[in-house]
Amino acid sequence: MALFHVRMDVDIPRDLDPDLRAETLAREKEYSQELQRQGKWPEIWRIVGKYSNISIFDVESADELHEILFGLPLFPFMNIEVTALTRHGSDIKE
Ligand SMILES: O=C(O)C[C@H]1C=CC(=O)O1
Repeated sequence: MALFHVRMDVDIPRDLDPDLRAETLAREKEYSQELQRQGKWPEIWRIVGKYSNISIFDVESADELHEILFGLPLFPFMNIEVTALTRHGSDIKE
């Protein structure tokens, strides 16, 4: 198991065809929600005032995360920042 904190900043060009925009957003939502149902994307939070999110991914490896992120329908329109996480030594959870 590997946990990652991921920030996604979305920047869709203003002149993108509206139908393509709507279709890409619908595919993105379905893709994201399927990964949430699988438990691989357990947290997704909107950053207030930005077209950005902070997410937690719970995956097998960095390779798996890379494949997931690369497969995002909005990937061509995103800047993505990944931080690998490990349990803090002072955490009282088992
Ligand atoms: O809206 C976003 O933050 C981008 C993206 C991530 C999941 C999703 O459904 O859309």
